[in-house]
Amino acid sequence: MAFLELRNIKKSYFLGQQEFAVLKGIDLDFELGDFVSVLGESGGGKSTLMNIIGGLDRNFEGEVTIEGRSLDHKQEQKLDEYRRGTIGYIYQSYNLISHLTVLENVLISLDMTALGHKEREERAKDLLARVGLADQIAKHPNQLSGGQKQRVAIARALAPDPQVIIADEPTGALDAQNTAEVLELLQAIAQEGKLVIAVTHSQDVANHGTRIVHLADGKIDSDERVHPAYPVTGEEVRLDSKAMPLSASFQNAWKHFAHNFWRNSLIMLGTAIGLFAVLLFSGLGNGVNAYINKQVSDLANPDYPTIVKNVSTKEQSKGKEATDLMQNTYQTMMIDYKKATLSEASLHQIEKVKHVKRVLPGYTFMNVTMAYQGHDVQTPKYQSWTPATNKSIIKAGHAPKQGEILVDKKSFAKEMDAKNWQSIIGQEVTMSFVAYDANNTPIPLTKTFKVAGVVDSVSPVAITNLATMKQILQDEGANTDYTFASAQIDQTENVKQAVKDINGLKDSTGTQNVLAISIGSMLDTINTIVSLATNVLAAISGISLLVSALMIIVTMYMSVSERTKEIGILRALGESKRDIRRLFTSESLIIGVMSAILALVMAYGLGFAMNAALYKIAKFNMIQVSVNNIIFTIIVALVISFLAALLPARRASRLNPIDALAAD
Ligand SMILES: Nc1ncnc2c1ncn2[C@@H]1O[C@H](COP(=O)(O)OP(=O)(O)OP(=O)(O)O)[C@@H](O)[C@H]1O
Repeated sequence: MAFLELRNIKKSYFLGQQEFAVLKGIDLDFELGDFVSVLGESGGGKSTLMNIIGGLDRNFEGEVTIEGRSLDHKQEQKLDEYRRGTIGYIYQSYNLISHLTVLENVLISLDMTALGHKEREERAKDLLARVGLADQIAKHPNQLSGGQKQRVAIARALAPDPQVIIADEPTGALDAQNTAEVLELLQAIAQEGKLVIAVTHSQDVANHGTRIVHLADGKIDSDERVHPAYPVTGEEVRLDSKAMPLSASFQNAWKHFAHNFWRNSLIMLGTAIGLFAVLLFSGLGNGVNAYINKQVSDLANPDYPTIVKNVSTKEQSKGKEATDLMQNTYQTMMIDYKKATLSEASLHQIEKVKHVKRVLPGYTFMNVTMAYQGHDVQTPKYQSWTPATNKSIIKAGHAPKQGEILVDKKSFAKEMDAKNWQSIIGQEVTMSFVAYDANNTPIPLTKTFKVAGVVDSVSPVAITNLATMKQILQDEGANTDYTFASAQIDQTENVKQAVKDINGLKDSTGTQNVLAISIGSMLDTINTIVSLATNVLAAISGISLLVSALMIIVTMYMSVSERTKEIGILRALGESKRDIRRLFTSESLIIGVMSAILALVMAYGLGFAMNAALYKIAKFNMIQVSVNNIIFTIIVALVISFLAALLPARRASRLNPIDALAAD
């Protein structure tokens, strides 16, 4: 049993229906330690035979046996293993990878060995030293002479320690001096106990070998031994080969990405602009939402729904929201005060509703005149301080104690002293408003309070504490029934249900008794609208992502065309279809991740500038990019770049290695 056996190998090419038989039944045995030259006329089928021996061609008849095991050409994976473990290729046109350095060109075939990182580098350097290129390892192939290139190719072929070296016209493009050097190297390889099979046109070259096989008319017409085969000890420890790890695919993709950085940077910029727009709009949506929430929550605590009397009839109330009916209550308050107040019974009823911890009643009076040092200012609302009022509306001073008042910043304090508006604190202001007695007869009231502080709220308001207000009403014989109440709810998540239950309370006639609204429910509506608007904007900017995806697809297709030969080389080295696919998807993913990083930098940069500008106006960071936005952006970038690479990567992986190698 020979080391490598060819049995009845037949191969035809077809042009339409027409068959061109190239190999018509080849039977050959090869042994290790031989340097076999294959001679024959041009077009005689030498390269075709080498592709079959090398496991690149699967489409032939006959059998190839290696160490007694038949090579199943139907099993692609087995062929990949065979190429990376057993075969090393040397070509007439060198077939080096142009964007890689000399060292990297050798390292690439070591990616599929069991060696560690350091050992691989050492082995590559040793081999390059052996072929006389120790001082050229950092150069790129285009910086080498033909002879040097071929020596790199020899080092690369030897790197994974294959048993068979196939050299297809290795000296065809070399001068006499380089030819002699390359032949010496091939001889040395055979002497080490490997099998060298070299295709050549030159008898001189053939004479350097140990055996000459001549091919004519698709058959072997002579097989001559010119030198005894070199002895094979069989004691050498061979390098184990393994499938290409994912990390190696990533590293190789990274090298190509870095090599084409400027072209890639344009694609990244395009993709990043789309991602950036999505990020910015999402951040703006967050900011606007947070701004509105803050503004609204500043008015009232969302855990305290506001409750007023329902003055509408049973029919009017039917199917209406509390917010729609509230207006009616406020209007009634001015013409029939008594009708619009909350009775003790109603307050008890509310107190019993599930999740209500306590009920905090209060007063509201409309159309108040405030006088200070001879100035009169109309304030639309005068109300009592309740725990539901958010303390953050107090911009200076403190919450009102007995006999104290909070005045409005814009409509009052600044009117009195624009620059030094805090100076009003501690001063006395006089309030005039109208209360009502038990018969709804108006009682005009004028009271003087000490200013405890200044509030800044959306609508102008003056606030005293509840006890002060009640005392005034009592002293003047006015109706002391409350006009509104705030219900404290045990937990924020129960607010909605409690509001619903309070609105479900009925009076003795079966009419809805009170109207409850929570700031939370108003916020829900506003937030939904803002989210909708920002999502629409983000989706529109997402269209540019589609364009980015198309750009990546086009670039990847171009890249596949440009790298066809490289794909052939990598396949010949033993890379599988999956490895080739990974090479392209990895590069696209790198572009995606880089784009996302660039988009984040842009969003943060511009967001920062916009926030700085808007802060002057709104006193708020309007662009708030959240961690979720960032994660979403990175995921979108990865998905887009991955999907965009799928088709080009598939095309690359499906290229026939022989056709790919023949590409210009
Ligand atoms: N893909 C192909 N489709 C059709 N015919 C092909 C194909 N590849 C090779 N051939 C034909 O097969 C024959 C053998 O080609 P091959 O390259 O094996 O010859 P060769 O002996 O290596 O020639 P040379 O010494 O000139 O390199 C040639 O006639 C060639 O035209």
